Amino acid sequence: MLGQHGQVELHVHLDGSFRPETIFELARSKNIDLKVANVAELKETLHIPLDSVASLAVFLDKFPIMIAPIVGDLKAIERVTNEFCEDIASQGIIYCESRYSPHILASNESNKASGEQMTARNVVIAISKVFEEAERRLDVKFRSILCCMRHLPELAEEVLELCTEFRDKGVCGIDMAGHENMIHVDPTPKEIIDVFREAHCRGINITVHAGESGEAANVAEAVDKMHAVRIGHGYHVIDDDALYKRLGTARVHFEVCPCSSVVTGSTKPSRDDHPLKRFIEDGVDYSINSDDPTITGGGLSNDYSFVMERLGVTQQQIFQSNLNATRAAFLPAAEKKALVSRLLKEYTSDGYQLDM
Ligand SMILES: O=c1[nH]cnc2c1ncn2[C@@H]1O[C@H](CO)[C@@H](O)[C@H]1O
Repeated sequence: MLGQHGQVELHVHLDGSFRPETIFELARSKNIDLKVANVAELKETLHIPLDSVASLAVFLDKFPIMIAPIVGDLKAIERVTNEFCEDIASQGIIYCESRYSPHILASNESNKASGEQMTARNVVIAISKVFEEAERRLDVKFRSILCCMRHLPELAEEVLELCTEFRDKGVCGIDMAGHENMIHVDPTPKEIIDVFREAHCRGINITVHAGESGEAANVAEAVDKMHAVRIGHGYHVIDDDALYKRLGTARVHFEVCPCSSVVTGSTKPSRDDHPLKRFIEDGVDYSINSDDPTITGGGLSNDYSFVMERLGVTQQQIFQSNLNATRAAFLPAAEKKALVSRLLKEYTSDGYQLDM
């Protein structure tokens, strides 16, 4: 039923979506030792099942394995981006904002040794081109959000410049990702706060990872100091009643990633007070997203099944989350309106009453 209707994905990391088969094949061709004998073992290494809750640190430790055969190799980056587009289209997603750190995908020690030119800018150009072609071929709108990494403040300014240069060429916003509770980057480095202030002045769309494994105060910082209009995860906002009420009223949008929220140990799997349930009940603006499908073991449909089966979320609420996502999309008003109309038409033809 859900698969027959258009869906929207606002929070999915490109480098958390690579196919294990491709990671394995590329690693083998480059003699990179991933310490696994076959694809099945690699999948097992990367996947964190819902019933074996880990932590954000364990979750983030999967990334060096996933990106090892890809970084610094434009052809590999183009290939995994193409495959990503196909996987998104095959799920019935009609609009997708994918995020990545151009610096992380560009950096490669062996690359430096060979003297080959590989820059964050080249990564953005390559990925934007694949997205543009895929948009025509697959009839799915793709946009990029460029991530600053919380532990790499020295790179934030260049991320801002890339967001500015490519704002009408496929890049729709800026984000800060990474671990929230690292002693040496707590609180958020001043350089990054300054970059987000400047991004706001330049009219760049802002989302920030906050309140995932970290506290409600991080969500307040993201909104009040970094001008975020959307929050990646944000679960711990519910620990501060006054803040929760204020951000609910201000229509800050929470990009909830249900399966990821559990496997990172940020929320409990089957409680009635899962933040998503609270957001729905309290009329807070939310969407449902997949975050890192290679680790959680599936895309959006996986998250939809999880919230319906384990949290009691209804199909109507899932449709509502897609409408909310479209309204919160980092798109010009006219493009947004067209997407909203398309989804509304599809959903209401089945008799669903949705809030606008
Ligand atoms: O759930 C998450 N919380 C915080 N950071 C994340 C999460 N998933 C991925 N990344 C980080 O974002 C980078 C750019 O895509 C990834 O390389 C990973 O380090």
